[in-house]
Amino acid sequence: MKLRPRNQPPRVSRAKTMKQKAIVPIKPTIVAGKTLPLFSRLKDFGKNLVSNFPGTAFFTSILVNILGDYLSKAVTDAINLGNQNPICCSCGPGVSCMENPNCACAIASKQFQKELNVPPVLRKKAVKLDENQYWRIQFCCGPKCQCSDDCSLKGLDEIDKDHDQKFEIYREEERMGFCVSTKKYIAKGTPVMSFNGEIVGKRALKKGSDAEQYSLRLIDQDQALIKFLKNAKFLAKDLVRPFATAFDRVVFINPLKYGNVGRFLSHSCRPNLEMMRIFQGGVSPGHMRIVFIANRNIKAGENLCFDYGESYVENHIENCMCPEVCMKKNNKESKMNTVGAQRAVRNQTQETSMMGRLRSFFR
Ligand SMILES: C[S@@+](CC[C@H](N)C(=O)[O-])C[C@H]1O[C@@H](n2cnc3c(N)ncnc32)[C@H](O)[C@@H]1O
Repeated sequence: MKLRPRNQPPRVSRAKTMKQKAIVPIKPTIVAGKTLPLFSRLKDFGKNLVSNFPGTAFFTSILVNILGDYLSKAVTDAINLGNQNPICCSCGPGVSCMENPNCACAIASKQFQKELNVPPVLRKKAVKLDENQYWRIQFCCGPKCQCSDDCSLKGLDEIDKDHDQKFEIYREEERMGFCVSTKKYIAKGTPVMSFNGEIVGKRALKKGSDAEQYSLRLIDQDQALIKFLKNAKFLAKDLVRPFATAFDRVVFINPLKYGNVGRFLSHSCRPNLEMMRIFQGGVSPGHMRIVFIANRNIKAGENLCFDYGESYVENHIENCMCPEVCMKKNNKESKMNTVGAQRAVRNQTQETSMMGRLRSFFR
């Protein structure tokens, strides 16, 4: 994908004029992603006209998270400090970071593995999924790293590329809204896409607002991570306290105005994606990314979905329409479409019920 020259503003996905505010980039860089077409196939043809799309369909496409509103000073300080103290390797061509004992990224990743027991996320290797995938945090080489393109630690090198060739955004049912399907087969354990947006504080997500419904938790008082950073050998001593304070907060990613295809992922009671948080370019909140990983082999044409969490479903999805469970059941037995029944379905599908899901990833 061609990257936008730095002096050009990112493209807006559709012809909607919105009040633009200055984008504060989080280093290493901010680049615009490709604009994907939205296919609307509602029975009411008039609603398929772009001019009749809901406001939530329009956003500015970004490839990294940017700073948003209502962040505490602790979080913005940590992000600024992180920008001044990146962790990025200069291993050079032909070197695979994991085999280089002096590689800063490999040192960080190996410590995450040793101390938090999370295996490294490696290029073209399936991520080994765990019951609490959201809480498993790792470190990967980023686009700014000076290692070869096939460096083993470039485990996320595919997730921002060629979204127009990989995904389709479509709408077949108005209540469900736009969803994402994959155009290509995805093998189990593959990092599929990231969830990009503005990094915001809780107060940016007013109760009942669209922002509340679309934003995901990036930081959630991550005690294990804080403990790890306090002992991390690769982190300068004067950064430990500000980073630990920031990770003790709750911070969200709001994809409404600035985001990527991840914002259209739908909820499913039998999801095919899991969330994991991965650092790139440093270990401040600004370097942390939410990444979706395939929890099974996914065929071309399948809907991509994750479990929004019980409280989100109870508060915002009156009738779950996930094609994987509820729509199928619905065809057989209309009663299955109640919240109580959905909970029963979730309880039945033990293989997909995870401790991490008892909580909501949204607000
Ligand atoms: C984060 S948004 C997902 C993108 C949204 N579909 C759109 O068009 O912008 C979450 C909203 O999508 C809809 N949605 C997602 N999954 C659903 C499901 N399984 N059943 C019913 N509605 C769903 C609900 O309206 C929910 O509040």
